[in-house]
Amino acid sequence: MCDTVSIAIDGPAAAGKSTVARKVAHALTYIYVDTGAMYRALTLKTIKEGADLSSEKEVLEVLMKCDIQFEQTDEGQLVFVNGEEITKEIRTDEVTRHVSAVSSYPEVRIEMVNRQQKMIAGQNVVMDGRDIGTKVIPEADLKIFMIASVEERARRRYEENKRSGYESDLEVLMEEIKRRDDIDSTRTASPLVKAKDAVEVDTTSLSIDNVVERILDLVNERVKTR
Ligand SMILES: Nc1ncnc2c1ncn2[C@@H]1O[C@H](COP(=O)(O)OP(=O)(O)OP(=O)(O)O)[C@@H](O)[C@H]1O
Ligand SMILES: Nc1ccn([C@@H]2O[C@H](COP(=O)(O)O)[C@@H](O)[C@H]2O)c(=O)n1
Repeated sequence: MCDTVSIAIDGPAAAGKSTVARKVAHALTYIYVDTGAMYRALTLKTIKEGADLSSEKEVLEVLMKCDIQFEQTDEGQLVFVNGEEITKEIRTDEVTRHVSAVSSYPEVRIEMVNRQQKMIAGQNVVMDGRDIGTKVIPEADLKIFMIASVEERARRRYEENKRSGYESDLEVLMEEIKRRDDIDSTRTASPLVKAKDAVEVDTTSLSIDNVVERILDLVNERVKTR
């Protein structure tokens, strides 16, 4: 019998997965793993090395040379590739534009899923992404499929950018979110889908704290903490 607890949070772009996952992990003193950051790190590294983003072989070669690590700090999670800190760089528009194509490559996904499973072995974890409940932890104790209307998700990103001192266009953000969701949910290799046993949480009209509370209630109701 497995004696650790795992909570899988999947859903479309900007639904609030990472914000909520981090808080839930903190409340439960579990580790938190942001798998999107791993695909972003690979995309950044591929761009920096001048490798061909449209070649699965070249992207995979880059991945095999990348050691991706996380470090939890009071200010949030830091992301490193081969010892270099790239936390902010992986959030640029250029990386966001290319990440869904990079993460659609089947061989890349096999390697990433393998690394993610090793990373969480023997640990209580909250993990977020697109295929956590379906591929990475199909046996997860609790699976959440987090959604929100595309208008609300774009509005949240717009506000987030504004807080960071960066003006953006709401319509452009909405189109970018739709494009990424479309690629992520129509790719052949582990597309974004709701796992059969996942609980859908629509966050459109919920505050961050409301969503965290809802998930902690679900943990209390459904997960036998060991
Ligand atoms: N329930 C909520 N109410 C209001 N704002 C929220 C809510 N949840 C998240 N946010 C805000 O929405 C933005 C997007 O959230 P977050 O980055 O957690 O989404 P995500 O699903 O992890 O996105 P991605 O998959 O693109 O990384 C952030 O600015 C966050 O603070
Ligand atoms: N498990 C995952 C996680 C992410 N992706 C891909 O990465 C992109 C960026 O993810 P964010 O959560 O940081 O927005 C995402 O759009 C997917 O293309 C994935 O495939 N599987």
